[in-house]
Amino acid sequence: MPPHTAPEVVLASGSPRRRELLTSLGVTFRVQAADLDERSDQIHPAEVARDLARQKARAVAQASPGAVVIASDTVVALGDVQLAKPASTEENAAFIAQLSARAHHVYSGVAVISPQGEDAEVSETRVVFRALTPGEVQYYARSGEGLDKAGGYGIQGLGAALIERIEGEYSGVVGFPLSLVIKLLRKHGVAIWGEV
Ligand SMILES: Cc1cn([C@H]2C[C@H](O)[C@@H](COP(=O)(O)OP(=O)(O)OP(=O)(O)O)O2)c(=O)[nH]c1=O
Repeated sequence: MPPHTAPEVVLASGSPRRRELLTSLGVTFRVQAADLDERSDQIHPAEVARDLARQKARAVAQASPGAVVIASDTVVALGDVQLAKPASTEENAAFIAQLSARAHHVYSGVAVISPQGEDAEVSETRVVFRALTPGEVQYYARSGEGLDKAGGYGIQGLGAALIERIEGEYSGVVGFPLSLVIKLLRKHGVAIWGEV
């Protein structure tokens, strides 16, 4: 058998969390963030996450023929409302106040494109916030941690203190669901921890 030649892997994301998580899988890759206006014709948050992940992967794959391109998108849904990244500390406080004492869902889409074709799947995690005091809401919003994050919080930081419980994959809330990332990268011939 000829030796396995590792395909070039491109992470189509500017997110430092996604970079760290992909590095933890032992994958060598380069980063090329997709430059696109995040808009989807889809309605359901799971389909929005899948569609935007696919759009990001396609945008970068065009410029990287032969590579394995991976992209992701995270949508936070509270009932029918999708909470994007807050535009200000005030909006972040409003998001956190809305999430308090309730359950919401985090959908993270993962898309992989390679010469083999295209795949896109979505992970869903249910997150329940504890009942927060007005002081806690303000303290968290002023920390600034939630400003670059969908839903206005980061489970991997101070945001862990806002949460009572989660059902589903933790890494999906962080924005890079590892079970899907591993499955799809292996399907496209990328070794994870040295194994294809
Ligand atoms: C809910 C939650 C979101 N997030 C982050 C994950 C994503 O980076 C971000 C959602 O925005 P995305 O649009 O999914 O990603 P991004 O703009 O940060 O990066 P890129 O499009 O270049 O890949 O929110 C956390 O880090 N922790 C959390 O607990």
